[in-house]
Amino acid sequence: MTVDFYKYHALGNDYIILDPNKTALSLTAEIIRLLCHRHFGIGSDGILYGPFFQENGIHLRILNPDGSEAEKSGNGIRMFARYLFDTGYLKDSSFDLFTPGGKVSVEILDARASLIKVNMGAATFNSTAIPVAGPAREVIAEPLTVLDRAYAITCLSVGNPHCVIPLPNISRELAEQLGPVIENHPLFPNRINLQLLKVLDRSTIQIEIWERGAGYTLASGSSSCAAASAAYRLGLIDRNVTVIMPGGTLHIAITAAGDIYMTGPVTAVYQGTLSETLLSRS
Ligand SMILES: N[C@@H](CCC[C@H](N)C(=O)O)C(=O)O
Repeated sequence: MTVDFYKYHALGNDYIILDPNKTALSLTAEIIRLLCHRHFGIGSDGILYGPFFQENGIHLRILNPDGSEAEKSGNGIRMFARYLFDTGYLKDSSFDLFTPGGKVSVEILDARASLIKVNMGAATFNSTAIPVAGPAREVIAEPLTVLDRAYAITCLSVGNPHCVIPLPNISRELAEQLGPVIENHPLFPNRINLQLLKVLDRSTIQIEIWERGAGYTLASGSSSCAAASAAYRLGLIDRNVTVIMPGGTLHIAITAAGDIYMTGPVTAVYQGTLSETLLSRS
């Protein structure tokens, strides 16, 4: 069986795209882990599996490198839109896409589909929706002690779950220390993505990210939406913000109705064919 794949990145957050219309590969957790492995496989922060054509439109599945499935991925949605454009699936520059975390609206902003804007929907801080254990409440600046230090966490779902911690100083090292503990904390029954947030001014924030099921990443679209939404809810920023990440910047705009618009680049990296030997060994 020949398995062709595509590789894209968005600000250094890299994904493999596997198209079920072009390959019959069955994506077990073991195969997902192998393909995403940076030494034994192709290497990536996840797999975008689609398009699946259903009556209501185009559907996408998002798979984390540990074999788990995510409800949404902001960078993933932009990369997948670019793939649909590059491979001739798209007729229009605007379309809706369905993810397990909800419908998003995509707008391709340039002729080469290298800049893409997405309406990611609205954020909820409701603990039941995120989910966060304990009584139903909005999780805003709640105390949580991690590795003997007290933090104020704000949690929300933008389709997938996020925990945002505002701090005066952030670093990759701190994200890598806190990330695994918070991701797997009993407070979060579905685990959680973590953003360390530094507010630079009312229209600029900086984040370090630990992604659920993926670990430390250079950028994340849903994390940018979550960090901006949390910062806005905490009164720290205005509605339009530039999010600076180690891999580059995204623009996030939160409308009066609550919709979160994310605008940012996508880069095509390469196309390839998997070795049959690789697959027969897994
Ligand atoms: N990189 C993504 C987020 C991917 C999903 C995440 N790891 C999760 O499990 O929710 C993005 O750009 O949003």
